[in-house]
Amino acid sequence: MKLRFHKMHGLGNDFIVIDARRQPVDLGGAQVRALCDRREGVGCDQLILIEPGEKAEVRMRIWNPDGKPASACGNAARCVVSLTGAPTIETEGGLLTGVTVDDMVSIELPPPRFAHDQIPIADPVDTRPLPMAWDQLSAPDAVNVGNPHLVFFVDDLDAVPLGDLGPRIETDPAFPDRINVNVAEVNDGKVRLRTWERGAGLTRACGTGACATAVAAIGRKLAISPVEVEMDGGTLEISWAPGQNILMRGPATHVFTGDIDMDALA
Ligand SMILES: N[C@H](CCC[C@H](N)C(=O)O)C(=O)O
Repeated sequence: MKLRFHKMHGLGNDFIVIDARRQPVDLGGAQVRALCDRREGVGCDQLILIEPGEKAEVRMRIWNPDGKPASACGNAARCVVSLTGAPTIETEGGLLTGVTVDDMVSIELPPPRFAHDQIPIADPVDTRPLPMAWDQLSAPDAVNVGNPHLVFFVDDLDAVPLGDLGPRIETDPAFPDRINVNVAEVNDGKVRLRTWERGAGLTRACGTGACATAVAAIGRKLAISPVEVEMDGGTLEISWAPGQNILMRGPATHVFTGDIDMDALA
């Protein structure tokens, strides 16, 4: 059985996008893992399924390469708006609005949440900052922007072994749903960010990670909105004020369209 897909990315955070608005597509965890595999499948940071929306024009479902579902994906949301022109997207993490202007896509996300049970964090603890440490990373902000994020601020981003600390923090029992791990360095209000993504590992950019990090930096008065968040794959502009929605602006790139032979998948 052939399955048509779009290969897209937002600042190098790459996606398989399957448009299932005309005919339903049902993928199991093993098929998701096989599709996301960079050698035996197509390869991606997340797999995205577009379906008809109930509360919005389209519904976006997200899976990480580990085969587990995710509730939000900022870079992919820009790709879905760019591909479909849909002004509203329904996700498990909330209702998004989007618009493309001059090749840049702006996405509005619901207000961030900070309470321990909204992240979620198992115990009733402060979240800004969270009184926990893993080696040299300590006292992060915990922010839910539709999915769960920790944001650590450090003086030297390049000195942080995120490939080692990321999986340890992601899978810490303190986080019942696991968590995305962001480490940021702020100089003169400009943010540089690297992210270890839950279920995906190190990525070249993370849209929701950039949103969570900008929210934390503004909250700590380390930066003023709109915040330029620079990642390995490029820069996003994030705007936010306490109690408000989050606005993320950046590119979305369509690379190619292809057909998957589902019977050939491992
Ligand atoms: N790449 C995505 C984040 C995916 C988050 C996913 N790893 C999760 O489990 O929440 C983004 O641009 O926001």
